[in-house]
Amino acid sequence: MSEDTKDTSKPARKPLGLKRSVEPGEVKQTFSHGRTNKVVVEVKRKKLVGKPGAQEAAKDIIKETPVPPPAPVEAKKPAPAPVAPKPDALTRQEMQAKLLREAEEARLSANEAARKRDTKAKKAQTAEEKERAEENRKAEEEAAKKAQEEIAAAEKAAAEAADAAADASAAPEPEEAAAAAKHPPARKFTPVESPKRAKPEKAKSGKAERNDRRQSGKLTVTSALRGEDGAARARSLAALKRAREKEKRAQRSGQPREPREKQYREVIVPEAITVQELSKRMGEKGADLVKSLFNMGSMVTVNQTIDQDTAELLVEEFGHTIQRVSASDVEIKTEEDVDPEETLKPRPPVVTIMGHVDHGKTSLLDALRGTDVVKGEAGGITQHIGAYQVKMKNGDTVTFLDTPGHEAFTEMRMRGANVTDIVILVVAADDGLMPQTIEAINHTKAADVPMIVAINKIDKEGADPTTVRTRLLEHEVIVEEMSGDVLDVEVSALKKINLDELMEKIHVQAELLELKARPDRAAEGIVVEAQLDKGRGPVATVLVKRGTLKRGDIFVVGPHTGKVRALIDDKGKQTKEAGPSVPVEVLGLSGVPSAGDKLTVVENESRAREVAAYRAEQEKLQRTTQAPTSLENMFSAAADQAVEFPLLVKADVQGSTQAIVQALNKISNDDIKVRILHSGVGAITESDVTLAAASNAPIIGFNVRPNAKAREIAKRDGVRLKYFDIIYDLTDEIRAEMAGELGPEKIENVMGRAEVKEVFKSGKKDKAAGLLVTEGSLKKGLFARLTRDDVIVSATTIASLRRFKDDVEEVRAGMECGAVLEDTNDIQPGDMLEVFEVTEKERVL
Ligand SMILES: Nc1nc2c(ncn2[C@@H]2O[C@H](COP(=O)(O)OP(=O)(O)OP(=O)(O)O)[C@@H](O)[C@H]2O)c(=O)[nH]1
Repeated sequence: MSEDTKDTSKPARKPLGLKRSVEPGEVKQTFSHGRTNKVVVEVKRKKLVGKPGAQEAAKDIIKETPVPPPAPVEAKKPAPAPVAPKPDALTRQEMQAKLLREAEEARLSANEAARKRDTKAKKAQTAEEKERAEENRKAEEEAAKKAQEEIAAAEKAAAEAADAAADASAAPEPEEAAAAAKHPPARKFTPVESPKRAKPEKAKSGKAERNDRRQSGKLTVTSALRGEDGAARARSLAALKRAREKEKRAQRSGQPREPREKQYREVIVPEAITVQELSKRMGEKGADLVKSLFNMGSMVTVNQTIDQDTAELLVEEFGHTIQRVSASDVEIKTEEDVDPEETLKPRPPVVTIMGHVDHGKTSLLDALRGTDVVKGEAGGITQHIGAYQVKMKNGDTVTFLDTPGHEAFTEMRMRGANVTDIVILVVAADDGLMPQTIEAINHTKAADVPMIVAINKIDKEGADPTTVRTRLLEHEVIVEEMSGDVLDVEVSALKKINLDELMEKIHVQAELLELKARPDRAAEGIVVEAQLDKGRGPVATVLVKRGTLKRGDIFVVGPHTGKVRALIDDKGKQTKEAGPSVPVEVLGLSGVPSAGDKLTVVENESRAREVAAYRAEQEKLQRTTQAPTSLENMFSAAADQAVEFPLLVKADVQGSTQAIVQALNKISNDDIKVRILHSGVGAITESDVTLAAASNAPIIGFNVRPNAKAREIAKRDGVRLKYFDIIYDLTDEIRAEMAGELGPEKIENVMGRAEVKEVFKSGKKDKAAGLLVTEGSLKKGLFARLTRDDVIVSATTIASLRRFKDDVEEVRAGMECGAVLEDTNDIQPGDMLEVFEVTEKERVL
């Protein structure tokens, strides 16, 4: 209460609050709707009736406001007090008394609330302290126990050491040893370890000690839990941090660390490389390379591919040396990588079924697959993956390729994908040898693959296997029965007759071939089929040729890369790996490869990318059929790229078609190439004309004419039809036409040479070259080539020639002149200028 009285008297003259809303000597009046009014109060000691009280009340209100909740509610009440300041003295007194009372009440309740809060906080603190003390005690007990254990262990160790020592005097006292052994782990980390170890005893001495330890932060608990090492480690970490901070600060304050010595490398650069890959190999930033390229005048991004020459400029600019690698260095050389004989293991044969339409290829394959002993076990529905494995009764496995025809077979073979070991030639016994049968025979012979003749449909009436055998002789296929070495078997795919015998023959043939491959190496395979699956992305059926393809393997396939995400066998089951002759569906490709593409597992992704990029580049080159740039014809746009001369050839017989195609290909040179869109036997049809029209190509008819419809379309679309009956006439005319297509030949005659002595400004933007003519003469308007260190900087023309401020037409050798070059300002002293005129000559192919 005494405090309260002090309070009331004290603040009477003290200005309170942050913002002074009421000046001393003023009373704030508050009306309804938030209106206020300030009234200046005259301060007279004598008539000190209501004003000081009012002031005091106002000050009390301000004073109480910061006190949380209850106070403001209470304190607000007095506010209306001065609302009706009546001149009546009695009312004022009452008012003052009321104000004082209310203000006091508000203060009291605020004090009470504060007191309550205090006691609560104190209680919480004591509880916490108790808890912590308890924790510390436990930790200390544990530490003490641990220390005792350690002492015991140390004593034991010391005793043992003492025993082992031959010289008793040299040996330390057991007690000393114990003491020493007690410390080692701690010494390893901190020298202040021992006094702390003594703490368990001291700890019992008093609460003060415990408090000390508690005040040292988490040290007590952590050290009790982790031993002394924890504390030591914490300290060393902090030290480390400080050191780092210091280092950073030093760096920031402009004391750079010793600049790391730049490493100069020998950078291996293939014919095409992305800027990013090059930057990696150079150990430089990609952005720096881009910047440098920009300065050289070429705008490329890091993902773009640059050629070897550009790469060389970059490599040298950064001070490295280049090691150019040719295409063959980048490509994977599977041929050279021969597996040693002792590593080879027998592998199943890969069989392809070929034959004429409807002779029963599909039926036979299905029937053979029906003999698969594993089929039932797997229980899965056979997937169409383009290749299947059939397990024979004798335990042998045979891989069947479901090739779509002999063209595909040959195409794959031409691409070096000779996957087939044995061909089964299906001939229907009732139909005999048909055109496609003969084609299949020729393709098989060309591939030098052994053949087994399956004379099918022997169940059919009119089946005549003997005629088939005899007819085969015409095509130099001599079957066993005709005393030859070609295996043959009469079968019925429909009735499942002699299928076992066929399988047996496959087995015999395979044994003869002694098919082997090394399974324990990085896999190599051939794409048999590939497509873009909606849900699974690019999927390829790969027939493993050697090695074992595993999940997670990184590979390159044609121009694509990949990482084996999943392998699915022909039964639709996920498998972890696939060995030689096993067909599997491979998931995880970056794109869809073509049938016949080789899949090769490589050591890492960058190698895969490199090979894939190289192959993609090669493909692009093939597509664009770029001719080698000829310097002589550099002004001829036609010389930059070989002109294609598309043609369509139709002839009466196959032999003529081939002869014509060969003759036309011979006319091709670096400048112009014949491109045969299509060649075939028979009349010129509508589809021929449509194809020719699409490519704006003429059609050559050799002893053939178009049908009526074709003629009509040709007339409508303006397709040229050319008829011949002598090949020489044909080639002569085509040659002349191709020459016309190329336009006249352009020949350069060098007229003079000059050296750039100095460079000066000409006009606002242009530069002029101060030249000394060294050879021949320079003429205005002539073509000119500016070279710097024998590298062409620009190909231009002479825009103007001057001698002593006079425009001249010609400047001869030995004289100096100024020349402005058309469209170029890249001129430097020391550059050489070569001027020439271009004459045109009719071209002869
Ligand atoms: N009687 C009889 N019919 C057969 C036999 N094998 C196949 N066929 C029938 O011959 C027809 C053609 O058989 P496919 O297996 O489709 O012949 P394919 O050679 O695969 O035909 P393409 O795929 O069109 O080239 C079908 O109607 C079969 O049922 C057989 O051994 N005996």
